Amino acid sequence: MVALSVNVNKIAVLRNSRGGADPDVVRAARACLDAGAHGITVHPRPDARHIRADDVTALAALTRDYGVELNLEGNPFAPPRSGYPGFAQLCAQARPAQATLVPDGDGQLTSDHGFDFGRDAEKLRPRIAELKALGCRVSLFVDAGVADVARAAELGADRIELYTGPYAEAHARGDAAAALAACAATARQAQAAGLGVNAGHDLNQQNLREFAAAIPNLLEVSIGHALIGEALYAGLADTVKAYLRLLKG
Ligand SMILES: CC(=O)[C@@H](O)[C@H](O)COP(=O)(O)O
Ligand SMILES: NCC(=O)COP(=O)(O)O
Repeated sequence: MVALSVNVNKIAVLRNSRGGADPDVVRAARACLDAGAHGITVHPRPDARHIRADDVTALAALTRDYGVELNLEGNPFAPPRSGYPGFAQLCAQARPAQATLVPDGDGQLTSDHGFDFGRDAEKLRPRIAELKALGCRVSLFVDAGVADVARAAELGADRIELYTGPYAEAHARGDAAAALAACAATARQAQAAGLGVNAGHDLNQQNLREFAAAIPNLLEVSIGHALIGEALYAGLADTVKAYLRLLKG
């Protein structure tokens, strides 16, 4: 079975919008794990817009208690700043099972591209070594069709994560075949080089099954934005009924 790692960034978005403690990121993560999710993913960003360093510490403790994986995502080149100690420092504190390196720039709305090995390879090599020395499995975020995906293995990475945003967009338009074929081809090239294959971004209940069926030996998907949104629809009716019961005379 493909592992499902639930990304709980969006719970922190909601919490931070009021500045308090609710909704509680750890409680939400626990609910995901109690429901059978295989792991938890977070992508703390340098501007601390959602997940903060203290969330990472708390989620590391939770996932350790449950005996499941924490997947920590981030840009290894983003400099530390107030409230963000830097990706390697976060990994040193939390010791996530998996560190997924993502080349996001500052102020990016969300992740929208993977590494370019022609440009980034030699910078990545020492960062990967540093994370491996901490005991983390290292995964690199890549676009489907990236040139020379085998380079990730030569740099010391264990896995790639396929950026599935373009596939999700194509699926929503009703013409996913080419995007899916590009993902499958990159997955095969990565596997031939000894890399494991993860995937994520904008996967949802409409596009997931077709994706998982087309990618050979897919190991893990990380899903957040759609899953948390869908959970609101799934839970709203019961929650409204609970409030109405409270208001009954
Ligand atoms: C790396 C990746 O694919 C992203 O989906 C990311 O984890 C989402 O980050 P935001 O929740 O900040 O959009
Ligand atoms: N790595 C992808 C991820 O963690 C979740 O992406 P999304 O489902 O929030 O788009």
